[in-house]
Amino acid sequence: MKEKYLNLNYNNVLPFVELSDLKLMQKEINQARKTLDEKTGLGNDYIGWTNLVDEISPELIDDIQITAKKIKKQSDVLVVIGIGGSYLGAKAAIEYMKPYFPKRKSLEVVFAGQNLSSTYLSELLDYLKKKDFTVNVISKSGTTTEPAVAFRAIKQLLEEKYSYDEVKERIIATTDASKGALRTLADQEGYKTYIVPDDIGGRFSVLTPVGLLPIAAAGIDIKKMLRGAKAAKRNYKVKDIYKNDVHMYVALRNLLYRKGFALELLVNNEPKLNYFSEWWKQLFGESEGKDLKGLFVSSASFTTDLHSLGQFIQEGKKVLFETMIDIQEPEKDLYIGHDKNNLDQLNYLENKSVDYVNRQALKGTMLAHLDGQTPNMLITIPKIDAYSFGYLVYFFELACGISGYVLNVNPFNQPGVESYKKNMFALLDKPGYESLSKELKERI
Ligand SMILES: O=P(O)(O)OC[C@H]1O[C@H](O)[C@H](O)[C@@H](O)[C@@H]1O
Repeated sequence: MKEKYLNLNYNNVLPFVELSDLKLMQKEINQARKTLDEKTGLGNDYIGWTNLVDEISPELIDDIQITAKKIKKQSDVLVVIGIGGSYLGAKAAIEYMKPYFPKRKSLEVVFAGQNLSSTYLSELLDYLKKKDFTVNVISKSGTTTEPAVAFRAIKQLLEEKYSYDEVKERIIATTDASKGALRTLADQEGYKTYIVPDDIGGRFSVLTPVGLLPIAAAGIDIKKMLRGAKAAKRNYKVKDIYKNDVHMYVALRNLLYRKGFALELLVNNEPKLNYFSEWWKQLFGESEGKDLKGLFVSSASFTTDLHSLGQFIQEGKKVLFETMIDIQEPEKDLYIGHDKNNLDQLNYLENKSVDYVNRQALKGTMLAHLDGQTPNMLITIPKIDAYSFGYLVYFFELACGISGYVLNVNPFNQPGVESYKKNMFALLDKPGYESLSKELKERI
């Protein structure tokens, strides 16, 4: 049999679930998968991501690569403005693939509009003053406050630094085909634009121009990334949970949830995956956390967090399970040397590689957590590259769509996000919010 590209090991979950439960779960998965494939479920007008990898046009990819080249030619820095799904995918991919300590010859990609920190924005503006930069402003709705505030400030800086015509060459907008303030502005000013497809929600949009342009500009092979996603799409068609790791993952996380493990921790032992975890948190958090249901999703990076959260995972309240991602082959490795005095008592590690130590730490941790009654499963992928990123993205997107239907929620909306926005607008005296503004101000 052909070796699997991604492997899911769930031995450390089996003591917590019954085989009969898994059998029943198979039926639910079949139903949920059918609902997703046939586009008959809640939110079915947001399922464009399932076919995107087969449908994306070569012309669009070429166009993105040409724009990426142009950005690199004209700038030292690309400022990517966006929040949530218009931020996390690109950030995750770039952190996943860029060196920890990059040699600063290549284009630097920085982010803005992903928070409302006045200090962050001020320091960024200061930094950009001395740089040649291009801006990719990304907002599907075109109306989100955080990126709009950042864009206004950064656009002003562009206008101070460059001529009218040059400013136009330095702004690229990624937004809806026809709606929203950003679309109006882009059309009026004549910016280059990319479209966020109507049927793809923000958190499922990393493989659209939302993610592809910044990722390509960072020097990452987007074609390879799409090939990875395409392979995942191909590999997870069968229904049988024992032959389909996406289905088994969905089955296990839902069974654990029903048994009271209400929190899923995505764990890595390679910090390059930290922002992948942030992307994953939005994916599952916004998709499942509604109607008073859903796993709370969080993340950890080992061994770092074994020295902080590790105590809770081992001996704290039994509310969580772990989904760990392990990379078989590190990008780089090194051997521990000999010290003739051995005062640090590390000579027993002589000639062992640091990655070997990391791997033994993970294996030991999994068993310790199992003994501490914390279920854990392990996803293994061969290595860090554009292909595995695309593969993981599709793996989890598919899992998320199916899992949302198993949970019986609409996995493709996020109505709860509006509540904070309404209150913020009211407190900021946005026209139209007068009565809520009065009410809230009395409560504060
Ligand atoms: O791309 P935008 O329309 O600006 O949206 C950015 C983000 O903000 C919203 O409030 C949603 O909760 C997210 O799902 C979305 O990804």
